[in-house]
Amino acid sequence: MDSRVMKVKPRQEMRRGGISYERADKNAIYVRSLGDGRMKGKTGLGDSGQLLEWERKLIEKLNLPECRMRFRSRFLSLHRVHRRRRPNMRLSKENKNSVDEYYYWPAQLLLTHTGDWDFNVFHLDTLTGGRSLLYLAYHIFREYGFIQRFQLDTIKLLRFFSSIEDNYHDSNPYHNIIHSTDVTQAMYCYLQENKLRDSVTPFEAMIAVLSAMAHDLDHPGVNQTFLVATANHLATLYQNTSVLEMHHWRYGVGLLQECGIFSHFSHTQWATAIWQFRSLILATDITRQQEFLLKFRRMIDEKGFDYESNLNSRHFILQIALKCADICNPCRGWFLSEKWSRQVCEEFFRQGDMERQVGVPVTPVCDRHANTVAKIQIGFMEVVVRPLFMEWKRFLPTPLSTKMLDNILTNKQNWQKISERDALSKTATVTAAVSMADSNSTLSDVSNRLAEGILKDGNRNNATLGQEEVCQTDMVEEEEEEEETLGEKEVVEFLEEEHHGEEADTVENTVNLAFHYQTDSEQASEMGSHSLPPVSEEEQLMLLAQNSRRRHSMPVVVRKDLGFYMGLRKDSFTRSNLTRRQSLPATPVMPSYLLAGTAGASRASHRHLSIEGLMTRPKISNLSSSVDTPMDYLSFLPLQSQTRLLQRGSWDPNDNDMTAASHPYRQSSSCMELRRRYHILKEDSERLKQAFSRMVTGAGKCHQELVGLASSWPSILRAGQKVDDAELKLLANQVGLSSSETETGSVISRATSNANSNNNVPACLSTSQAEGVSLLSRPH
Ligand SMILES: Nc1ncnc2c1ncn2[C@@H]1O[C@@H]2COP(=O)(O)O[C@H]2[C@H]1O
Ligand SMILES: [Zn+2]
Repeated sequence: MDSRVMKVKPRQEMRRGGISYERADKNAIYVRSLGDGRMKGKTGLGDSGQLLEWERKLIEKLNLPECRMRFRSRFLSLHRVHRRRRPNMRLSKENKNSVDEYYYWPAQLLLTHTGDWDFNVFHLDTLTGGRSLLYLAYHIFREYGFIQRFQLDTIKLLRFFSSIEDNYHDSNPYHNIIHSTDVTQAMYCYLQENKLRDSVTPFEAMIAVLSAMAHDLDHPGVNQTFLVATANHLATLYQNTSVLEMHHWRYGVGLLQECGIFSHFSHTQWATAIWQFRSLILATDITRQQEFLLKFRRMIDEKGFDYESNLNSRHFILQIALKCADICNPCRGWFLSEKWSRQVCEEFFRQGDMERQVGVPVTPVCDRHANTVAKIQIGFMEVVVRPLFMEWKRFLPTPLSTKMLDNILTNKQNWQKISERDALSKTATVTAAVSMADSNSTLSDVSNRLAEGILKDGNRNNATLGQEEVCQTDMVEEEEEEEETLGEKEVVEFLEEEHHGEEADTVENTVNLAFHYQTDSEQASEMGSHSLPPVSEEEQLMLLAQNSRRRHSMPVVVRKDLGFYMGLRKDSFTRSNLTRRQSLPATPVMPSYLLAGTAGASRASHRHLSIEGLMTRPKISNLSSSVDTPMDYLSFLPLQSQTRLLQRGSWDPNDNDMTAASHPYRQSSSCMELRRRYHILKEDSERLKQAFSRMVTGAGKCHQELVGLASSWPSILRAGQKVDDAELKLLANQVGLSSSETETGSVISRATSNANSNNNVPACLSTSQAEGVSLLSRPH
């Protein structure tokens, strides 16, 4: 058995709901192996906390490489019903091609501006038919040369990007794929700043980009407070602590494993990558804002902290960079910023509506009847965003930092104007109602109408206040509520901050920033693959044990005004210090059929799966759809053209709009270059084969395309209906397979073992995982 499983300290709690999570490593297995079903109560754990024999065997089996590929299901944040595929995925072939071809060049042109702060991510989304992240990420990876440097398999990489895209929820107004692209683009801009460019290693830069991409994976569109209040299985699994962020990073690691982009990494490289990935994503927990801000401030004050040669300091800077990227939308130009603001508030308000619907207290910032977008934005900028970006500018006094701060100021002024306008129009409505009533209605009508208006707009009167007044009002409201509960014993701790002088408002919470992995390289090499290493949070646990306080849905102490803009509820403050929310309903609340009725109950019970069930009925992965989709729509251009030619496609560059002299993108040099390549390749199949051969054996600039090209052969060949045996033989020979293995497509598919020993195969041509068939593999 994997002895790492036994090394990890048992957790204190035994069970939460239907999931046992006595050990973090076991969680990892559950997260990896569970689908959107919950475990049955019978998980196979003995009372002693030891694994039972049958479970031990199953876990061993799960760790076998051949089994691992079968377990692609994931533990989703919310019921799958809330996920929706992007409509563009269902475009007809013709549409898809036209989107590819017509918008490809504008998209490429836009991508050449990836380093600009005014980069319009919404345009990229439109031009790429909803695939902004894939395009942007691929562009960045090429730009940095990560593919060659880290010997990445392009097909695996594209599959990884694609599956990241698939696992953001389009139904979220804010936490969707465009947000991920936006954060990734911002991260890229920060990485381009001189100080970072000169100090951050390529490996760190790559992990930083991947973390930005994955930082909100499978975000359910509600915040942690909601998940805790509704006893969501994730809140239970992660013990109400950084629930979403824990889910995001583990989900991301699951995808990394499934797609195998780092499968050739040494164990140390893999462990380092995962450590950084985890730590960066966990840092995006907005409730830890104050903790990071204070530390950042201290480090800058110390002057000359050594981020250039000190890995930890550099890592901390990357954490801050990702945090900045995550909340940078108010620092964008007004056009973009306003859009983000409205979308994030819409998501908050939807959460508030759901809270009302399921009968839990409405989170203040999510109450659409008590807030306006303008009010939330003004507060968020002032209380959360500006302090962080001021420090960022102290650390990096560059034109970009100045621009971001200037934008905050302008945007805030705009929101203030909107706020005033809203207030004026509301007053006008009330006046109109009164005058209309004066002329037409009875006295009772007037009072009814006024009451309606006031009730409807309720606390929006705050919108007429200036920013300081708004904050003061919030503070006063909070204090009033605290007064009501002051007598309760449990509130005392929370209010201790009152006695801590200046620090009182900004007490650091007790969470240790240091995480580490227990890794055992010998074991890993024995297993011959990377499994998700068990997480060791011993330090954190010990620390928490010492203080006899746990960090629940939020840090022990949070600045009160920060709490509001982070979407925390006041009731959570008091309770979380002392108790877990064990008494709340254990059923996920979202799907209405789960809320009531026997039909719902019976459907829900079908979702419960035992480990044996998962072993015998592996679920189809979310990934499969994107893997099975023909690769051409990825706009991996050389591959696309090759595929079409192999399939005897009718693509003719002379018919294409792109070739018209008047076409605005015609003059683009990369366009010309690619068109030249098209012509060469299109002339005849013999030329194609020669070009193919040259590219495979040649060195340099073509390589990154070739990785994908060669490794996708099995699917190309299978899909190429008209490629005859002789051609197949020839093509296969040209990439180094012996002819005896190339009689038919199916024989080619089985040609793995001999291909392994072929030293002519360039190192960058690696294993294809297309439908589990290996054609070429990396020489060891
Ligand atoms: N413009 C904004 N207004 C209010 N809250 C925001 C805004 N932008 C980001 N946030 C919050 O800040 C959080 C940062 O982490 P998340 O992306 O998980 O979720 C984000 C939102 O909850
Ligand atoms: Zn985010």
